[in-house]
Amino acid sequence: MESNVKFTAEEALDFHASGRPGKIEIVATKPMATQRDLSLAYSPGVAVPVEAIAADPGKAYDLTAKGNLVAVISNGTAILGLGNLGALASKPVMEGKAVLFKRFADVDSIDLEVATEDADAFINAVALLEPSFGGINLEDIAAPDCFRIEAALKERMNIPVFHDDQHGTAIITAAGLINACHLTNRKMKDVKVVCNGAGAAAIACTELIKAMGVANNNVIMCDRKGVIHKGRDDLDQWKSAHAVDTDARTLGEALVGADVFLGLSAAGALKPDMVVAMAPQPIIFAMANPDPEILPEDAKAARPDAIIATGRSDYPNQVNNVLGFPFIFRGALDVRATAINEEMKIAAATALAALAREAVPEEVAAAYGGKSQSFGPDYIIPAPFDPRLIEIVPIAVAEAAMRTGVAQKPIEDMDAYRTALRARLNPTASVLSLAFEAARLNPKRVLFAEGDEPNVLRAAIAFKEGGYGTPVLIGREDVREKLAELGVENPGDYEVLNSRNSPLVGRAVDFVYGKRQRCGMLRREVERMVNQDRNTFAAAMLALGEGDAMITGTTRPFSQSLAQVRTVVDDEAGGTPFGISIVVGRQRTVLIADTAVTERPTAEQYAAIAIRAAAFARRMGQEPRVAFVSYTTFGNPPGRHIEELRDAVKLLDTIVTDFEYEGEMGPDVALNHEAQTKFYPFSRLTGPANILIMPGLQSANISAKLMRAISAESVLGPYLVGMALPVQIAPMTASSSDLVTLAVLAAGGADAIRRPKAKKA
Ligand SMILES: NC(=O)C1=CN([C@@H]2O[C@H](COP(=O)(O)OP(=O)(O)OC[C@H]3O[C@@H](n4cnc5c(N)ncnc54)[C@H](OP(=O)(O)O)[C@@H]3O)[C@@H](O)[C@H]2O)C=CC1
Ligand SMILES: CC(=O)C(=O)O
Ligand SMILES: [Mg+2]
Repeated sequence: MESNVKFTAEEALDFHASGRPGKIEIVATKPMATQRDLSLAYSPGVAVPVEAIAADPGKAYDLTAKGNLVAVISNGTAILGLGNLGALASKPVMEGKAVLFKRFADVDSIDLEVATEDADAFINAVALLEPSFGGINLEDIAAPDCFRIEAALKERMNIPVFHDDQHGTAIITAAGLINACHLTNRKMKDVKVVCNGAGAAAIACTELIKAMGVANNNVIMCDRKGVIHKGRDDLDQWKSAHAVDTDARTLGEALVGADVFLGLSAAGALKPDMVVAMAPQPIIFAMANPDPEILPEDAKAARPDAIIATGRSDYPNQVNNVLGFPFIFRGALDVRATAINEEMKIAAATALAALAREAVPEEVAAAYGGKSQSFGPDYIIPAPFDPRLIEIVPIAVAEAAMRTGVAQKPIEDMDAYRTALRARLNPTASVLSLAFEAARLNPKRVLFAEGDEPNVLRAAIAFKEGGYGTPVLIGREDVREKLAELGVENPGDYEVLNSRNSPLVGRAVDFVYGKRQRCGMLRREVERMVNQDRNTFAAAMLALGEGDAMITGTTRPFSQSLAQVRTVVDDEAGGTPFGISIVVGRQRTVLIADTAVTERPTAEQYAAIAIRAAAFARRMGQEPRVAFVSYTTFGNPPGRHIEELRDAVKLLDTIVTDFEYEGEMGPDVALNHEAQTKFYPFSRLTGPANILIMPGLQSANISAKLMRAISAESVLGPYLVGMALPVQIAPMTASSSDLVTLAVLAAGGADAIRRPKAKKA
């Protein structure tokens, strides 16, 4: 067990400095294009909502962003486990929390760093901000001030105030503990817990687990001075509430025979010999950030039977408040809760624990490619990318708010609420995130055919450093020099295959000649191709099992790369390969096909593309709805080249398929369900299409490239479907991060496309 994500300090700085500095920006939700827009958005139109809110303050939720806006507020006195580094230095963490709110629960959030260590000044500053926000997330404020600050703000403010390090952490810890006890047949009331740390997170975790059944006398808390026992006279009211009668004075003494270690203190505080002295199957939550109290590999070496969790995303079992705060606020905001109370916290913890015990959904399991992601010692808590969290946790929180009378706007139709929650996030974003996780858990060897190109080398470095697999670089003698120029300290760690002198060349030639000798190729021609053409050599290496997947494309046109690869790698049985471009919007994904291969498909080819694109959509977390797209919608205006599309629809009618399809129609109708029902009530689509099968390569390719040129970061691919081995051909304009994504998808491609079952007509 070892962390599989590696990065240098320079990379972390570059990440934050590149492009627009920092991690957030503000985007307008209304057009600001015309004078009329300005008149409505600002003076004079804005006076109308001003007066409406003055007359009825509740209208602020309907007329401004308040209801979906949370402030992440800190004074920087306890930044992660790094200590008091001041308000300004806390800004990267607070921006980080703000983007996590958005990414995981579509909550808009802004960071506010308040430069004071005076609790009263801080309380005043925050309390006065009530009109601006729907909720306040306090972050990284040290104990004991954090307790007084939170209590005072809850008293003064009529919106939810939540100190994340206390309650967010406590909720996730409680969920993890419920499941770790379940796995080791322990009862909450019997477990002996030692909590190292007596600050914000530690006190709140201890209080919550006690409220959930852990006995008072079974918890020993330690601070920097050792065990918090009844004989100490240096304790404040928060620590003394947890003081116990015990002879133990040090963490090591307290841990003898203990069932559970909760670490909310500092890096390295837990030593292997202390772990050895714990009870059988010890539960170790080393949650200090960024470095835990003990590294999982060290804890595991000391006690192979331990269940281990950390606060980090690069080890199994991430017990981190990121699993809580986005979803908890989502539920609280949606019922316009006046507070986040104990019942809402317990509901969130119980929902999280129950979710981890459920079967992992297909797209999550597929993304984890073969590695077991079912409930067990290495999976006691869901991963933050789990697409079910956005439905399950907010509903649990909203229901608890309604039960306990703090919901000002109770939800009337829970089913509709569930659907609305699901629609807040684009499931493809989760699938792509999970594909990266899967690559880390199941790293593959990916052949980078253009290993001489700086852009490709940058991608290979990121692929390797990200822990996604082993890049195998096809290139000449100077590849390692080029790696060194790009800052790689040990270029010798990279595998390089040179088609001029690799010992594998002979096998490659035999293999390709064996395939092509009856297709008019002479052996010397094959030798020349293998030696000189990187795609032929790389594809032969793939076919011979020297790599699990291959990526190429940046040095020549797509069709040329594809032709070279196809001299070595077969098409998948029974089909022609095709390209899918993936347009990832905030809330939905649209797939466009065939953007890469066949200029004018036949009706049979269109139908086959639709069937396989539908299977691909499912893999991307989308329920497929195919539209055969044209400039004509159901015959109007009449024109040429629509017969094949119509025949494809008829052909699909004769095959039993498990997805919706319709056509021909214009993209304006295909993507707009209202237009479909209003003007074409006979259309069989039950929602906007998410797969557009274009009438030929020209329109497909032009559409995808046009969108890519306008908004590069939202268009992926083309992803090549239908080769017998996982090969991906990037567009020549691909950035190194596009290449990493395609390499990750290629690596996961072996088990990618599942054909839907065809049934008899
Ligand atoms: N995984 C997660 O989701 C979260 C993890 N954390 C982590 O928990 C830690 C504490 O954060 P927070 O509660 O906000 O900070 P606080 O400043 O409020 O509390 C820190 C506490 O840790 C104690 N402590 C520090 N070093 C040691 C040590 N070597 N041995 C024993 N106790 C020690 C301090 O003791 P004393 O009272 O004597 O000063 C204090 O009680 C941080 O590492 C943070 O990253 C926090 C929130 C969420
Ligand atoms: C995760 C977090 O909030 C912390 O470590 O402070
Ligand atoms: Mg924190």
